[in-house]
Amino acid sequence: MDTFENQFTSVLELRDVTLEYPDGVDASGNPTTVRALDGVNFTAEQGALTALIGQSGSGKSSMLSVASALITPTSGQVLVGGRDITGFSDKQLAALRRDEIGIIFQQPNLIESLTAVEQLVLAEHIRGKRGKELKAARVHAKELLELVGLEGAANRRVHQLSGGQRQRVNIARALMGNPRVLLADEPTSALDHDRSVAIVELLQRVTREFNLASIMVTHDVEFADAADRVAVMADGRLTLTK
Ligand SMILES: Nc1ncnc2c1ncn2[C@@H]1O[C@H](COP(=O)(O)OP(=O)(O)OP(=O)(O)O)[C@@H](O)[C@H]1O
Repeated sequence: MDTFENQFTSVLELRDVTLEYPDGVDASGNPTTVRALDGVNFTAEQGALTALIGQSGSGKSSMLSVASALITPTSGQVLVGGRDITGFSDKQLAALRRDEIGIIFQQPNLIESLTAVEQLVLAEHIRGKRGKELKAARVHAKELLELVGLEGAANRRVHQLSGGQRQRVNIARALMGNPRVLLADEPTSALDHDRSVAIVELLQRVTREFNLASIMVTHDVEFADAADRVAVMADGRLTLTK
């Protein structure tokens, strides 16, 4: 059942968000900008996977960067759990990313020398866990690896894992901190069709199971169709089509 807070507060909301990047100077030497996001409004639903599609350069990665608190927008508001984070300090933003947002990049950025389970435990070590807490994290890491279909691969190092398995480790690692928001930037771009389908299905499943507000950037319309919602970005403007 929803908590009181969840009934009335959206987990992630973008309100009239505009983002401009510096883009050199004009003929008179005045600084110019490129507008990557132009009045974006979006509310992520808990337990729903939103596919974010759009042409190259339309603003998809920019939206994910703003949603993941990596970039502060030029104007507008970004609300996480009802709090406007645009005024947060760097320290508050780092804590927010650590505690509430799981991020999955295109290429699983795993550490070569560590086993699958160690990749997940390291994430908790970075969160400050030690001793008994870290032991508990190891147990939880194994459970998560099982959940993503890697029960037999917990002790394999990166070079012993396939591309699809690496992305599964990446997803399990993103879940380690019990995030409320899960953001994935083209998580299937390095995978063949069947493995991509399996990864999208997995994202869909963990989104429901952990009641996450998830956004997945994808180029592939087939994967977008499989998502609960579809948002289309064009020239920095966002439209919901499903
Ligand atoms: N760091 C930056 N500095 C200046 N301009 C940028 C920067 N990052 C992105 N842009 C510009 O902002 C616009 C949106 O880029 P963005 O990367 O968000 O698009 P995208 O939809 O994710 O593209 P792709 O599918 O190719 O990854 C583009 O015009 C791009 O050139």
